[in-house]
Amino acid sequence: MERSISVDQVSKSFGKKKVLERIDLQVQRGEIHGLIGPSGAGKTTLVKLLVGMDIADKGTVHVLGKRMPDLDLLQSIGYMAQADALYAELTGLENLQFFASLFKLSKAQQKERIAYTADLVKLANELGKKVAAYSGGMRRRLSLAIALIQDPQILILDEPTVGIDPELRLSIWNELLRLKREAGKTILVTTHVMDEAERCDRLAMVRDGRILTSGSPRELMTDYQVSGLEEVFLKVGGAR
Ligand SMILES: Nc1ncnc2c1ncn2[C@@H]1O[C@H](COP(=O)(O)OP(=O)(O)OP(=O)(O)O)[C@@H](O)[C@H]1O
Repeated sequence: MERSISVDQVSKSFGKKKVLERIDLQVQRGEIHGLIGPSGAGKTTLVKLLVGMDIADKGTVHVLGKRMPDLDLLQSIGYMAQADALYAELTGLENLQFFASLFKLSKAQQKERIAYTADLVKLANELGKKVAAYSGGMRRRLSLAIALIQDPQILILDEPTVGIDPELRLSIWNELLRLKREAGKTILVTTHVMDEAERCDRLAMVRDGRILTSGSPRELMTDYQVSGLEEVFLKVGGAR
């Protein structure tokens, strides 16, 4: 199977603190891969290396066969950060227009992608409002729309559903599954939530900068002889 993301023996420290230690991670094209782990485990640090926002001290990160960081890959990677990077004084529509203009899209494609992504996150009727007046959940939804704006091959989503109500969370997950199934997108998602982890094709459980275990949810539950992912996590030492 074709690899979309390959992380090989990656380590990263901030000052004296080792945040990632000899991480190996492979994500195949067209799968949803979850990174699950407690706060401070190193998930966001790893995600930043994947999108080229930071550089590993040791080891290599390849995305679509290219060594990161690589500016040419920005078109191919949709990134939703944990902290929303939005222009609060602009409207939702103006934010989408601005981000759409950064990519190689014709005016007609920009319009079509803005309409599609706004509809997807159920913000079509709120686009005229300034982002300053958006709720936390609305900002997350707008950030997700922006991550999708250029129709990237790979989506990297750092806790995309935090602050989003259960109904919309479900509809976003259904759409992620559809994007995988129908458009063959590769999706890497970080989460704290076990029921989201269950929807992933493969999972890596992270703690203290190391991958404790990885596999499909079914493989993990079989290997550890338990009936839920939470128990796998507890068994491998994920509990604090
Ligand atoms: N720029 C930085 N400078 C110093 N320390 C940092 C920096 N970025 C992250 N860290 C530290 O690295 C560790 C891992 O942080 P990271 O944000 O990757 O964890 P996380 O698993 O994403 O947690 P959360 O789920 O809360 O987002 C933490 O101890 C954090 O304080």
